[in-house]
Parts: sequence; C-alpha cells; structure tokens
Amino acid sequence: MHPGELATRLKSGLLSFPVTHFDQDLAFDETRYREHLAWQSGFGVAGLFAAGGTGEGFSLTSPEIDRVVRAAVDEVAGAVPVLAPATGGTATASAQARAAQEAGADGVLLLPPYLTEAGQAGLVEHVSAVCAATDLGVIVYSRANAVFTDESVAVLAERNPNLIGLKDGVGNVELMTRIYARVGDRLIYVGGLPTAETFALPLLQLGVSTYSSALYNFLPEFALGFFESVRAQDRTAVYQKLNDFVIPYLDIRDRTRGYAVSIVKAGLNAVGRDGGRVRPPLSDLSPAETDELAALIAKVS
Ligand SMILES: O=C([O-])C(=O)C[C@H](O)[C@@H](O)C(=O)[O-]
Repeated sequence: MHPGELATRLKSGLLSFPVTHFDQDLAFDETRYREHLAWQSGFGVAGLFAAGGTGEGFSLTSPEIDRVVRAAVDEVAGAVPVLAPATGGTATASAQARAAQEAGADGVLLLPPYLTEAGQAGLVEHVSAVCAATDLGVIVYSRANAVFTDESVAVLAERNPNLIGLKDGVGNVELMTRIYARVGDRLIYVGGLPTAETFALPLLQLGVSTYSSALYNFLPEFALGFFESVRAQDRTAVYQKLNDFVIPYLDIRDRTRGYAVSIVKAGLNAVGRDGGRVRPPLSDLSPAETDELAALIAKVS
C-alpha cells in the first residue's frame, strides 16, 4: 500500500492494537491469536497494529515478530491495513522494517529503542535509517526514551517521504501544539498514551485525529462507541463513558507498572475469550483484581 493511502486509511477510524497470545509455556500461540483477530475483524477498525505495545512487541524476538506479523497479514486478508513493529537499536529496527515489507505488511510502527537515553540528533538518525530500510509508510512512536521535539519532527518529515505519522505517547499539550503548528497535516497524529480513550477528546483539538485502543481488544463495541462520541465531540457522552468505565478501569490499571498491558489480557479473560498471561517483565493481575475488572466490564456490556 502506498504510504499516502495508508495515512488516509488510518486516520479515517479507530486503530486496533491486538494482544499477542501465549500458551502455558509463554510461547506464541498462533491459533488463539488468529481466532482473536478473526473475532475482532467483525467490527470496523481502520488499521491493525500487530505486536505493538499492547501486543508485547518488546517481549518478542525478531523471528517471533515475523511470525506474528505474517499471521496477522494472512488472517485479515487485506480487509484492514496491517502495521508491523520495529523495535530496539537501529540495526535491529531496520531489519524488522525490511522483514515487515517482505511479510506483506502495509506499514511500520517504530517503537522507542530499549534502555538508552539519546539526544535529538541521534534519534533523528535512528528514525531516518529505519525509514530508509523500507518503502512502507512508517509511524514513529514518541514516548519513553524517544520523545521528539517539534524541530525533530519537522526535520524527519522533510527528510523521509515515507514517514506518515507520529504516535503520541507523551500527552504534553505544549509539545503537541508546537508539533501540529509546525508540521500540520504533512503527518497523521495517533493518540498512543496508555488507555488512549482517556485523552482522546482533548487531543482531537490538538490535531490528533485518531488513537490506538487497547480496550478494543475486549470491549470492541464500547471502544467504537467511545470513538464515535469523540469524533462527534459529544462531551456529555464522552464523560459519561469515562465515568462509567474508563476512570474506574484506570484505578485498577494504576496499581502496578505495566498493568496497562496486563489488564487487557485480564479483560479478555473476564469476557471469556482467553487472553492468557503476559510475559515478564510484565506481571498478571491478581485473581481478585481480575474479578474486580470483570464486575466493572459487566456494567457496560
Ligand atoms: O503500542 C501500543 O500498543 C500502545 O501503547 C497503544 C495502546 O493501545 C494505548 O494507546 C492504549 O492502552 O490504549
């Protein structure tokens, strides 16, 4: 898919970030993963990001990422654009971007490198190297040890024609305002803070027209309804849904670092869809927390 077409498709609707299923030995369970994607594709989303943050891409080896991406490409069969992750240092991320293209993915989500801090000049070189490794459209995730200034985003957009978007995992109003003021609609902007619904309405005003929904994994209809309320700028409906579900959900999520991902698998377990367990370094919700989550889900489903 041409990067421009990918950008247009992605900004038209909600974005899905499926979990990656593991078996009892924490090996990739392709059968359950495919079943999940088949169920999820019955609802309308604009793009599927395989092995993203919610998909524990950071806990997968490159061969595993390749398997997950190929399974996703095969399972959704062109109905929805599939984006593959690129992770880690520049050489690994560039190799994964090449592999994504070979696997038939439609685009790449470039996640922050692990461990090290880096200055803006180095981050710009990192992103540019990954963009140069593929013809696919690339979205760069600004978060953690790779937060991009407005100047860097402008340089990246100028240097890399296939850079199509910025995913914001920072939520800094001044920074996002500066970026949109400087780069405007040359890029698409994807809300990517943990439990992105929380920020969706205010970020829309800052040019962030869509977001990645982890909730979509286990409450697809609720997630799509939330998105519609945001797009309609229906403040009453958005705050109703925040109060009914999202804010009490955040109260459980915030008990342990990393629960933003673990709670999604717990949500799947709670709705009877067997999300299974997370890999270390994440940890699973306790049985009592899972029960609490199940009671909360029951109120909105
Ligand atoms: O790459 C990822 O999966 C994210 O971190 C995005 C999540 O979907 C996040 O936006 C969320 O938790 O809603």
